[in-house]
Amino acid sequence: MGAENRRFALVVGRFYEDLAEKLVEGARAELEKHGAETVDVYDVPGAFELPLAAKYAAESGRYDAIVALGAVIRGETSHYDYVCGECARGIQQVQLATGIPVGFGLLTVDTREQAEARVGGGGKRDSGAHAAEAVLASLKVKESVRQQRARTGFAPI
Ligand SMILES: Nc1c(NC[C@H](O)[C@H](O)[C@H](O)CO)[nH]c(=O)[nH]c1=O
Ligand SMILES: CC(=O)[C@@H](O)COP(=O)(O)O
Repeated sequence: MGAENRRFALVVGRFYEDLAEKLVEGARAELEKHGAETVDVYDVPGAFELPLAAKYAAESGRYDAIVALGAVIRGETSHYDYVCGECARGIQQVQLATGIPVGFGLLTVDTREQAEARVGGGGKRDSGAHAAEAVLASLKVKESVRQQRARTGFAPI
């Protein structure tokens, strides 16, 4: 699905600024490749704040989809588990509650090297781009269901 005439918000946890920026680059490139009209960026301190930022953007009525981006690197304590878990849970809650797709572009890794390998640039993965791809796919499903309902009055099971 193209993203023509579509508006997107990137909500970005800036705890690791260099990693965050690479994730933003990957997500933005993917959305613009598909013709996105708007890609707005909203920064928060870390992953724990991403769900609330996504909620603000989703409820604004301005965006067709949102991509949440950030990186959590495990430390010595259980803090990692809470940050990652609450971020994932919160993001899922926002998209299910609002019907606005929210891509999960959060790196949850044990080492910086693992993170570096997942931010594009020829590494293992471009998690920012993948999260953007995911919301485009969700928007395609949403549009298909809408069209089916318009044609038949019923959405496919
Ligand atoms: N350790 C990491 C954090 N921790 C900060 C929290 O996300 C949050 O901003 C703080 O607890 C204040 O509410 N955040 C990351 O994004 N990545 C980390 O590795
Ligand atoms: C993932 C984190 O919150 C982490 O940076 C915290 O480090 P630590 O568990 O060593 O306090």
